[in-house]
Amino acid sequence: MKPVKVGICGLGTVGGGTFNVLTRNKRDISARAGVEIDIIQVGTRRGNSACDLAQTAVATDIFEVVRNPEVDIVVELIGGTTVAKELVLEAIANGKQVVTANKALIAEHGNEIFARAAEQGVSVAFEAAVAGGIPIIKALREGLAGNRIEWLAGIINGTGNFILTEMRDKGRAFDDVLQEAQELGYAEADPTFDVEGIDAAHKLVILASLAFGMPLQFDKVFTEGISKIAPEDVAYAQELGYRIKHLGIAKQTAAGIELRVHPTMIPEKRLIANVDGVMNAVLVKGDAVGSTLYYGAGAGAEPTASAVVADIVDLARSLTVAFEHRVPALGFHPQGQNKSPNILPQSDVETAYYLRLLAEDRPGVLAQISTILADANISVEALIQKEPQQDAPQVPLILLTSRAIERQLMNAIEKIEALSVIHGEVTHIRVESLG
Ligand SMILES: NC(=O)c1ccc[n+]([C@@H]2O[C@H](COP(=O)([O-])OP(=O)(O)OC[C@H]3O[C@@H](n4cnc5c(N)ncnc54)[C@H](O)[C@@H]3O)[C@@H](O)[C@H]2O)c1
Ligand SMILES: N[C@@H](CCO)C(=O)O
Ligand code: NA
Repeated sequence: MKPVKVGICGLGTVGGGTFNVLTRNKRDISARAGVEIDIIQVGTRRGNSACDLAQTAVATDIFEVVRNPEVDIVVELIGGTTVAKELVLEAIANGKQVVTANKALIAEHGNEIFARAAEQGVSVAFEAAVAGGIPIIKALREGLAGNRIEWLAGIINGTGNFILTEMRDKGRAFDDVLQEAQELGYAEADPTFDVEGIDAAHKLVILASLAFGMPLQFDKVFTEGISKIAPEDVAYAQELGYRIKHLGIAKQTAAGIELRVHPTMIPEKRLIANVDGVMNAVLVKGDAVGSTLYYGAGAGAEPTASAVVADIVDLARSLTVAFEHRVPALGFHPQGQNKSPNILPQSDVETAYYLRLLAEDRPGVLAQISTILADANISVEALIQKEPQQDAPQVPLILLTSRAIERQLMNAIEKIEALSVIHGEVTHIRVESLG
């Protein structure tokens, strides 16, 4: 069989890692694919000090790679959703197979890209787009194909988890840790994508689509980042036996589908509560298999390259297979997808809550708060009352509530904030048992 020829577009963190892993492990990779895999061209405006390009043809215009008639597989590693979209669509139009690590592109334009690819009979693979090196796409699409997926919850942004871990363990400042994550190549080109949960939302819609068999629905995800997590909440969570993690959660309930990214308090005894640093983990609950957990590096050059190269091997193996017999991009064949799923607004979602408020230290205050919560059918499951702080007549009160519909909880918070004995805003963090 003649060699499969690969063209890489973009030679930054992931592009450089992919070039090096493919070059270093070429023998084993080709033996696994059953055909020799050669990088025949790299599209990049500049070199990468980690890569030896002496034997490789370099094009300064990445579009030369997608127009090269010799290239079988185009690997898009430039990022963004403008030029990357043009590049991928042109590659598809030219009959190339495509591999990408670009979750923004797949989450926002995947429906169109997969439709164009199907028309051309080519595959678009994206294992590296979610949870870096963890083979979570393959697990959902193939390994768990016998299940009805009930829910999944994941730490799916390495930069955010790295920041939260360093702040908690070493008391480091937010900006300082973010800068280190950027230097290590973990962060997105615009790091607000990491910090404000947009990157996690991109990944969550991809996972949800694979899990529940529906088109990608990026605009339906409720998204809250990590920038407002206060150090005292991290400490109180620990006192209550919990950890705060930034989770992406997708769940099918009788009421509809939940798609949400937000800081979440989870019991510290859960394995996922102990996933620290740049590591990612995804917990998937299937009706047949029960709970399964996938863990590994969520970002970085070679962990991400590991997933890119696995996709290249998959595509090389399937080049001789007719398109309709290949594993569908989103796990379900398009005709079997639920085209109009009921995605719940966040106000209809039910979870338990952690509340922190500053109350005057006098009798009857707790009774007033409990009455407001009880009127909304919400009970208090745990309570911590702190000693008054020096020179301050108020005391911090920390409550864990029963499960409640978010709209009702928010109404109750408004009433609590209006009490004359309560000072400032009530902090709320959603709590999940993940059991
Ligand atoms: N860094 C990670 O750990 C990681 C993990 C998973 C997925 N990703 C995704 O992989 C993709 C690449 O990320 P990265 O971290 O390697 O970014 P990067 O910024 O390190 O690399 C991108 C490279 O593409 C080049 N580039 C951009 N536009 C170009 C153009 N028009 N022509 C030629 N070159 C161009 C840039 O100069 C840069 O060298 C992104 O979609 C990102 O979301 C990154
Ligand atoms: N910026 C992303 C890269 C991996 O997708 C992260 O930190 O998780
Ligand atoms: Na992955």
